[in-house]
Amino acid sequence: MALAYDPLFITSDKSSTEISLASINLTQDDLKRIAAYKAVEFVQSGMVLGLGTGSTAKHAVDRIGELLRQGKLENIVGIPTSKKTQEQALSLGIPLSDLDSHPVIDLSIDGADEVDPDLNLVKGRGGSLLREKMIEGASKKFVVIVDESKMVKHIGGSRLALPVEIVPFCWRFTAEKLRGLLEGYGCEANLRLGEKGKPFVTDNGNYIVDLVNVEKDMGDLGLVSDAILRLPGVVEHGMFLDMASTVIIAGELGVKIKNKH
Ligand SMILES: O=C[C@H](O)[C@H](O)[C@H](O)COP(=O)(O)O
Repeated sequence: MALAYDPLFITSDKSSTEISLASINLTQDDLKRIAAYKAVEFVQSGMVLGLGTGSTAKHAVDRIGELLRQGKLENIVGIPTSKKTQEQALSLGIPLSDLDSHPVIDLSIDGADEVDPDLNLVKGRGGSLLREKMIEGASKKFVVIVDESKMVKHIGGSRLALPVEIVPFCWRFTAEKLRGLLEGYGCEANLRLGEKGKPFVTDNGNYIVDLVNVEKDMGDLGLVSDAILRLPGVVEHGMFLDMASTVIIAGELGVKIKNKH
């Protein structure tokens, strides 16, 4: 769908931008596209790019493909964070590589499920958290793109569904350990299901346990992160602490760009 509003007209590079969009009828997908197009303004020819996964990141990958096709970008190398993004990028003719060949990435662009005021994130509702964390953790700059519905006071608050990637071996054992670890927060640990009620399987052949119904904020997120990662059977979790350089937030009333202090 063509936008009545062209996101490329948002050109401010200040830390906070207020542009009134109130008179324009925007869908949530329009907002995701606006944030994504703004992020792609950071992309320069010759860069190694981390390509995110999800409905918001998809717009950024599309835009990069479009700029390459138009000859406005050259010599880009993309490092996809999932098989799905890999397929999308290949279909757009974006040259691809991996972390083995490119251990340092210039810029990654990706969506998020929750963003707190300190730019800590929850990611992984699409199941791609492990590759995302590896690739975005290897990036000099990590730009997060969200619509305003993703902004929360505390990640791990009452809206939490924190995904944790675990090995399939004795997954009930690991899920129960996770539930026990966060019991004080009223936490349930639910195996994520995919098609036909079978366990959802990640690109890495693992399962996902969603930690849900946490009733209050989890306090020191670093401590919670360490405790989860110490459990045998856990591969990675979806808290991305202190990783984002910039968050671009598209909302009904405008676009805000928040930079890490
Ligand atoms: O595993 C999925 C990723 O972490 C996504 O970036 C995240 O879930 C946000 O996805 P969306 O842009 O579709 O809301």
